[in-house]
Amino acid sequence: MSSPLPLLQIAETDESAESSFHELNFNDSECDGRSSPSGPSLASKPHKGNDLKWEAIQCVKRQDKEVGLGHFRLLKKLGSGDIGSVYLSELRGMGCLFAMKVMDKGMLETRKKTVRAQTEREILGILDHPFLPTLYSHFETEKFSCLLMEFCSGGDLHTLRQKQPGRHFSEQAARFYASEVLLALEYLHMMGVVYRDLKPENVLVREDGHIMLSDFDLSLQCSVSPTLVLSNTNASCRAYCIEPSCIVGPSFELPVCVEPPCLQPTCFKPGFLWPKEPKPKNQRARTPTELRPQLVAEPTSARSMSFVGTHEYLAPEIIRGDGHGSSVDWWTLGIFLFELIYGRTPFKGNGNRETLLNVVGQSLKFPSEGFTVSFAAKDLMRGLLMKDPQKRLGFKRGATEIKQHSFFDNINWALIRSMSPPEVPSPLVGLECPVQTVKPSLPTNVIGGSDSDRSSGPYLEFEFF
Ligand SMILES: Nc1ncnc2c1ncn2[C@@H]1O[C@H](COP(=O)(O)OP(=O)(O)OP(=O)(O)O)[C@@H](O)[C@H]1O
Repeated sequence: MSSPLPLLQIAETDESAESSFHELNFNDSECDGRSSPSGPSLASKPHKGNDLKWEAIQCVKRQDKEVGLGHFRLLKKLGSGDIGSVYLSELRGMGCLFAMKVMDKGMLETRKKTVRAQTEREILGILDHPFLPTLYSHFETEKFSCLLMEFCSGGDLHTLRQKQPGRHFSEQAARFYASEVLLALEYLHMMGVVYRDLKPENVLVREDGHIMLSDFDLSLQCSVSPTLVLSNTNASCRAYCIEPSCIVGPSFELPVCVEPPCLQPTCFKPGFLWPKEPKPKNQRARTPTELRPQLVAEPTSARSMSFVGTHEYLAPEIIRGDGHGSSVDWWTLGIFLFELIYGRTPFKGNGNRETLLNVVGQSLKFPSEGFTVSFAAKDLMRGLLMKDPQKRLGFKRGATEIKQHSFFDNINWALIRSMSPPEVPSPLVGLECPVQTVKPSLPTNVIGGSDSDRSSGPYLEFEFF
């Protein structure tokens, strides 16, 4: 890279800065969450009522009006993605840990990623689910846009899989992770979000061993308007669906490194919108006893023409450019389950072009040796990996249909948070501080989050991207 790398300066042990704003303390009457338990921000995330980290951030907001970079110590770089880097951060004076995604606004602008960053922020802002990240705060400095999220200490499922015997999970462990991912996807669909980027790398493990889906910059947001329809295909299992009212796509960019010219042109024939699922004709004529309604509040017919995702996980309809909807998430769930159980994805070829051609044209095969996998697991993968999205499990009735598959027979969906996870990460002991370059410099007054302000104290300075 020829352009100079932007530098972010962070305080190492910045006592002066720390003393220049209030010590955060729940005993402080202003910061006593119990005295104002239902502020407007709490109301938007009702499940955060007992979350001390949420309360600590509300406390900062009440005291200092807004949250800024100066309220945190950045302890460690957790990783970098396409649009930013994520740091383990500590809320000063409170000891609460967060994951802070820091994006260089100039870079976002130059690389035309501003819309992606905005999509991610908007989606994170509406989430309130145990298997999805909580956005504690968003703030901007002169140079950076920062998202403050929950920190997952257990790493990601890709890394965890590599540590398993044979580099694959047992079927039981795979069932646990697939169940939690399924619930997260169901919630996202109900919120009008098609995730589109499921892969083990994006499934993080919380400190209690349960999962958290991360990375929403490739997701599609669409509006879900409650329209009751009755699925007619399975007489014993009819469903009411709430369908989205319109089709929305964030952009038509190609976020993965797929060059359409390097593929056979026929794979990219012009897309078209699928016809809407016909509504049942004689709905009124049915007697109430015939109906076993299940609420499926998912955007089952939202369509986007964007070409997004990771090659081995791309659904055939995305590769063909046919337009795609929430069923792409059921395809990726099938690939995800396959990878957890067999330690590899089913359509991987020699290079991206071959992988994409395999996804579209090669039939699904299960490894014949070295694995003992149940019929139910294979049957579920077959159902999810139907190349025709309309025949795919979940197309008609969303997650409900998948949850009823025999692979999940032993799952108590309502009590899934009480299930014992296959692995619980060991508690964090003494965080080493592997921030790259230690370089004492002029002090920075980081309060308010200005990148250029200065105060006193030793600093760590490190390359940002
Ligand atoms: N909440 C979190 N807790 C712990 N680690 C996280 C958290 N969020 C992200 N990470 C780590 O930071 C890395 C970068 O995450 P980020 O979401 O920015 O990018 P990404 O997943 O690589 O995807 P993309 O390139 O699409 O942005 C991840 O690979 C993950 O290891």
